[in-house]
Amino acid sequence: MAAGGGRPPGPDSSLEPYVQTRIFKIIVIGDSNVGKTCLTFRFCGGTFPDKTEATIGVDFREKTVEIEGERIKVQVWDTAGQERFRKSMVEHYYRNVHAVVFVYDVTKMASFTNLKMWIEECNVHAVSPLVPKVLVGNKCDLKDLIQVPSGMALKFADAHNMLLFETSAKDPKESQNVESIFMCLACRLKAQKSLLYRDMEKRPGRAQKLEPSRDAHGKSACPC
Ligand SMILES: Nc1nc2c(ncn2[C@@H]2O[C@H](COP(=O)(O)OP(=O)(O)OP(=O)(O)O)[C@@H](O)[C@H]2O)c(=O)[nH]1
Repeated sequence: MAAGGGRPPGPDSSLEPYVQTRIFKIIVIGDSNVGKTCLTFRFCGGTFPDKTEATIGVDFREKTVEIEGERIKVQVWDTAGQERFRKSMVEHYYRNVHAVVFVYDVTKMASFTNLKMWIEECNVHAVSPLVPKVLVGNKCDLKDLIQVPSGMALKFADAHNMLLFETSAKDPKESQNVESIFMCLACRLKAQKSLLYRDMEKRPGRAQKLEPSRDAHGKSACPC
């Protein structure tokens, strides 16, 4: 599931331990303007960009994290929400993907109802049910403008076997919550991989589906 990576040994590699870093590819999907770019900036750089432009094709950001002593590179693919900027890239988004983040804007009902379409696209590209998926309602700082009630989002998340995170890329107080989205996925991928190995040892050729734990805000739902 996870691609290998790391630095090839240099001339004096005998002096340094060669550490392999696993790479987890996580794609961020959803309507244009829901805040995909801002969420990835918040996670990878710890900031909220002053100004963003519509993503064309895809932008890559990454962050190396440590989970239970293992260094893991979380490679975030910030995809384009506008059809005209994404159509030539869609195949690449889904190829060898390890996890999917579906984003809607809590102040825009259309971005929530369109989630069905994004999930359908994901299915069309044969993304395995083993690939963890989470739902993110962004722009929660705009409290007076909220159109998508938490209960409705939670029901949808439950029906699609996903955790729900309601957050804001803009509000610095929410940065921990944004971090949790990606860290939770990275933890699950790490755990899933070792479970898969264990299962394969018992029954070669068969994989076991992991059921995610449920939590309205995903805060304590990580397996780590
Ligand atoms: N209030 C508020 N505004 C946000 C938040 N996140 C993003 N925005 C604003 O929403 C607009 C769109 O943000 P982007 O991150 O560029 O949206 P996107 O989903 O990447 O859009 P595409 O690249 O077209 O797919 C920008 O004006 C951001 O400043 C948030 O949490 N709160």
